[in-house]
Amino acid sequence: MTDAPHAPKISQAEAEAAVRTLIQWAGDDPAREGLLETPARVARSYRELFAGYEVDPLQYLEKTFEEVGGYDELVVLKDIRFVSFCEHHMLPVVGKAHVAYLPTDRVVGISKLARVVRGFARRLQIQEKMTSEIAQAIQTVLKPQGVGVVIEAEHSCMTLRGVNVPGASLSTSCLLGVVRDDPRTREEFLRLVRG
Ligand SMILES: Nc1nc2c(ncn2[C@@H]2O[C@H](COP(=O)(O)OP(=O)(O)OP(=O)(O)O)[C@@H](O)[C@H]2O)c(=O)[nH]1
Ligand SMILES: [Zn+2]
Repeated sequence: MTDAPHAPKISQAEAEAAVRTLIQWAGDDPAREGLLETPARVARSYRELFAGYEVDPLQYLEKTFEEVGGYDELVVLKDIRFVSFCEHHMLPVVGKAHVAYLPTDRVVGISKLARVVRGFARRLQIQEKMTSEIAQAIQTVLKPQGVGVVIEAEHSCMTLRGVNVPGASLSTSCLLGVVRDDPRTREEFLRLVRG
């Protein structure tokens, strides 16, 4: 359901060799003491930072609670901090996601919304796609009346290098169902997100 690419298996040793090549290419000596363990560390840290390829974020949403006492207003989880990586430069994208949905007859544990964000973030991404993937995942599994996702993030590929504009932040949104179509719900969502 999520389109995590299934790359062929690469061994730890191959990943470390690639890092050694990059160190050498950058102009340093991978055999000097301070860099000896670096390839292994980089590989381990990439494993952690790209752990999103090992999960199907839709599965996080499968366990739901139906005793909601007739609750039929927006559920909004704000300020979900995440680190992702731009697929163009493999540089960090650091930001916050705000995720909301209007339940039909069941809700999901709120930590699962943050898990979904993390699952999609810890991959090579572009922000627009990640925004849409999070919204579609919630729509597909929970089938709520509507979904809203807003993401604000800094892309180090443009704040630390290239055009070099520190502090510039990209905002994206994906609104589905009544959050998009019903002016009152849409307004409520945007008001809650803007705090
Ligand atoms: N739309 C979008 N663009 C992104 C995202 N992350 C990075 N980019 C942009 O992707 C573009 C890649 O452009 P290229 O011209 O191929 O790369 P480049 O030569 O390194 O460009 P500069 O960054 O301008 O030096 C850049 O404009 C980045 O700012 C994202 O999440 N969404
Ligand atoms: Zn980039």
